[in-house]
Amino acid sequence: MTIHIPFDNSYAALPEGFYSRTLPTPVAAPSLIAVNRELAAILKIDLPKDDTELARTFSGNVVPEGAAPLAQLYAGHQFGQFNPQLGDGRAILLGETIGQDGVRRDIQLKGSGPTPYSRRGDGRAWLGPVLREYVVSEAMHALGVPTTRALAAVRTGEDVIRETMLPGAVLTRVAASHIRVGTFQIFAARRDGAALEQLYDYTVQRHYPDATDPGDLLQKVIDRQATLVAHWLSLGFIHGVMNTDNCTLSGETIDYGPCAFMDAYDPQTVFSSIDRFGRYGYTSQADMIVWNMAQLATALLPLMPDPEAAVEQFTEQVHAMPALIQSEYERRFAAKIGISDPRPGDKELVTDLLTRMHANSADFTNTFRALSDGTARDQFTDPAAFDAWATGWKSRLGDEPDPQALMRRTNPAVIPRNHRMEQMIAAAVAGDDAPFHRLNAVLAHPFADNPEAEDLRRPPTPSEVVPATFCGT
Ligand SMILES: Nc1ncnc2c1ncn2[C@@H]1O[C@H](COP(=O)(O)OP(=O)(O)OP(=O)(O)O)[C@@H](O)[C@H]1O
Repeated sequence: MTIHIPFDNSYAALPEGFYSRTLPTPVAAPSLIAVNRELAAILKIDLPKDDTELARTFSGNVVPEGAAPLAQLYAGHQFGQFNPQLGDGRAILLGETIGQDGVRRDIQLKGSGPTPYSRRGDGRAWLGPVLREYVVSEAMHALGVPTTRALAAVRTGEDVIRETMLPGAVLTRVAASHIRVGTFQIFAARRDGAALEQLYDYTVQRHYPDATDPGDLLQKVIDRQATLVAHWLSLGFIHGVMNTDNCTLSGETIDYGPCAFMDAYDPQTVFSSIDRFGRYGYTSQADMIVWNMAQLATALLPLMPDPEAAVEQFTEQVHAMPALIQSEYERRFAAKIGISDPRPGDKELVTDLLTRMHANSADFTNTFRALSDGTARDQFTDPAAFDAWATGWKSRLGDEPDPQALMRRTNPAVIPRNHRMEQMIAAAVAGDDAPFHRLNAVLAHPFADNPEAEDLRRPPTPSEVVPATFCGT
């Protein structure tokens, strides 16, 4: 019995120039690690109980009826360098479904074998990044951040060669779409106006049906990306590889390769081992998303009736983005300290707290969470530094209706801490998936007090600190 997925494919109806039809390459011995039944229900997929069947489908060994497997074409700026052709080198879009909520979503296998865009890669993924993406993308969803999601993870029963031999795995990723800034860039770079027009029409229809013209589409994407990055900042999230091929038109977070949440607050934090110049560090993310939107603007320009004249308008739109991010950042951080309706002076209150947190190596997540239970001073090496700040803060909160409730739904108790992710991956490589399942279960309720998960709230001890996150694809 094969799994029935109610496909309703639209990308495959675009001309072949947008993708290559490619089948997944079967693997030796697929075994199921996890399947996300809640998400499957949203997608209207009726999952069998049988793990063997699930593993066969979500490894790519069996292609479900109605799928139209393809690898998507795109380009992208990687660390500032334009690569004129990338494309899914190890991912295959099976197709789309229209979910219970009426939303169209992609179902994609990642690590399912080579495609025409694999270049020198093997088309595969190893277990570590698959589990990392599964846990962090689902945690982000539970935190309320727009993101791609994880439907399944499967061991392939084959090793992949990285620096050493590592167990292979396939992730089934679900996304509002996989249209990236780089998808527009490839056709703009090729001066293929017809393809650009088709992609524009497709994107508008799929994501922004009320967009009136390319400038309006640009603005809508800018708005979503500004909100998204401010949301990341408010959670101490560092994406780590904000290349234009990892920047979606839908406004969802995509690609959890070298991402991490920071522990002690330090605005200069950079995690990714491949980010040697700190291009995508915590604070730089606000600049980098503007840079990415400038690349989108450039790619959309040829669609304007008078591109020369549109340069000025698009430039203004991009230049206005930092203020959008800033105001969203201020709103989110005000909420983190219990302020629902920010007014002049609140910004300085937040900055003052952050400065003191930095000086005291206070844990980002735990300090904000502790504001609502009265223990925040314990997070500071010099608790008097907190007390000095708290006097002004408490008097400001006098005007707020219910600051405790606001803080408790804004400041998570638990996040996927990097050292826990590394421990979880090491356990899974050794054959123990219990830490993976436990992280998923706890992170599904990040704003709840969960006495049984206290250990997952603790920052790393010095020996547990993970200084760099290896992309280690
Ligand atoms: N093992 C591999 N084999 C073939 N291509 C690869 C491999 N690893 C990465 N690539 C390709 O290199 C490019 C950049 O990789 P990156 O790590 O940003 O993407 P990814 O994690 O594979 O995919 P996505 O951006 O869809 O999450 C992508 O085009 C990707 O398909």
